[in-house]
Amino acid sequence: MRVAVLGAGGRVGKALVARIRAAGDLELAGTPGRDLALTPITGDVVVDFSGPTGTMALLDHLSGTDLPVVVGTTGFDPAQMQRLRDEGARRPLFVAANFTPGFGVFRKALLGLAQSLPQARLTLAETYNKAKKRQPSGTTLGLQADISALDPVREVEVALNREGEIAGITAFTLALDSAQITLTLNVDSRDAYAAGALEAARWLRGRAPGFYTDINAN
Ligand SMILES: NC(=O)C1=CN([C@@H]2O[C@H](COP(=O)(O)OP(=O)(O)OC[C@H]3O[C@@H](n4cnc5c(N)ncnc54)[C@H](O)[C@@H]3O)[C@@H](O)[C@H]2O)C=CC1
Ligand SMILES: O=C(O)C1=N[C@H](C(=O)O)C[C@H](O)C1
Repeated sequence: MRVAVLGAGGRVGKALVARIRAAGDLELAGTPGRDLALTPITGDVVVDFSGPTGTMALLDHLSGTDLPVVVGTTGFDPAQMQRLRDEGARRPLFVAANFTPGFGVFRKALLGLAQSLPQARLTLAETYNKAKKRQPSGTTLGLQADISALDPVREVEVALNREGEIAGITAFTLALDSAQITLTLNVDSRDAYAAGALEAARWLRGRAPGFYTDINAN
């Protein structure tokens, strides 16, 4: 399968390119830059880890095609998120704020704990490297929204931390009067995000147009 990468020069982009080059079943189809008109996009699927402006420009550039796209970029505003959902009518589009393998299981366990302990005070604490400026992360915002969808009046305290070279730690704590439960996702390196995004790319190829967010749910 031939994979084009938008954002190939970035932190996750470099991990993606290395993984594609090392994989027996994948070939790098191209690494388009900011001026998409300069680099025709070819391949079977595009994987995007650029930024919201880059993602929107990519979709503009691909209009009139049905090329599958995997979006790892986070930080979209509500209008941009709606654009992504609408784009699912035209092409297979896979969007996830956290591609770490195992993230779906973490999320499910977290929501299960929150539901099982309605009296617990909830905290989501994220820790990332200092280069990650945007905060809260798309991961934290998504988990907050998931908890709100279960119980609109439930409050979730959010704690933000930036230090060292940390690829991503998300710690969910349920505080009771005399005890706490903490569930932690600790991502070792950005290679985890690249691995999950390429798994999604393999899964997306040949799918009908749609807005996909979870390999296991669709
Ligand atoms: N879904 C997931 O699992 C993950 C998502 N992310 C998200 O992916 C995005 C990229 O993250 P990093 O690699 O850490 O960032 P980065 O800043 O290291 O890399 C971004 C790359 O995209 C390029 N770029 C930026 N704007 C562009 C545009 N308009 N057109 C074309 N290229 C453009 C930059 O030149 C750079 O090469 C962020 O939104 C981040 O939150 C990051 C890690 C995991
Ligand atoms: O920029 C990052 O590094 C990450 N961004 C995503 C997010 O905003 O949640 C995913 C992961 O948390 C790492």
